[in-house]
Amino acid sequence: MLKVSNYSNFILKNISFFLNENLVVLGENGAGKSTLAKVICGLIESEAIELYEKNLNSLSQQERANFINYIPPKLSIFDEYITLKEFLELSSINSVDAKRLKKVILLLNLKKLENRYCNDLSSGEKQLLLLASSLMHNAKITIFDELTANLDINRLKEVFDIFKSNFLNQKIVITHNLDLAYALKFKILFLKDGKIEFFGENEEFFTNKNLNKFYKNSISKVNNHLVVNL
Ligand SMILES: Nc1ncnc2c1ncn2[C@@H]1O[C@H](COP(=O)(O)OP(=O)(O)OP(=O)(O)O)[C@@H](O)[C@H]1O
Repeated sequence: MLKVSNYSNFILKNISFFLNENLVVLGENGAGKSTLAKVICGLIESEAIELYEKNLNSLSQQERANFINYIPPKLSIFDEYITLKEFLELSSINSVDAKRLKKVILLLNLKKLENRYCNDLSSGEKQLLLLASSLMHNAKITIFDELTANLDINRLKEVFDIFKSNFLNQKIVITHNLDLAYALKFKILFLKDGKIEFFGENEEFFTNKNLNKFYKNSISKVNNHLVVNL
């Protein structure tokens, strides 16, 4: 459960919403999506965020980690010799759940990579590692910031299936991939120039009227499929 109350800074303007379910955040480059994510998870300090009816600022580090996890677009590694498996072990908040670790590695087909140095992974493999680490962390709310940008189509389907499953509790997915946003059927928040232009149900957002409003004539819906007009 997330509540944002009347938050503004030099990028975001009067942001307020309440969320008890999954969400997709859309908007053009520079609209303020990552900034919003950083405010929600406390990387940018504010008084505006309530998680499960508690102000974010009143939470201890441990409580924060239990409540919210932000997965950035790119993996940052501080130890060049850390392996994928070691990284996942360090992603647990509490002691490592060996059963869950095994399950996560199997689920994401990471077995053959488990002893590889994280630094040597491809960009898509690094994104899968970020997803796996979020599954190990298992916060009540997980924010994914452009997780799928470098994934091939089979991997994208695997990530989609995990987003749709109950493996994680509440998910906030920031993406430019409208096919993914449409297929997920999560609620939509659309940002423009730091303001919320739309907050509502998926079916309501993905109508030709709204697609025309938010994306001009660059995308339309035909027979329940999105078609990009290049
Ligand atoms: N630390 C910063 N200092 C100054 N400006 C910043 C900072 N971080 C972000 N901005 C600016 O704020 C605006 C919003 O950035 P943000 O990263 O939130 O956008 P976004 O919607 O996530 O964009 P994208 O889809 O391109 O990732 C941009 O114009 C960006 O240049």
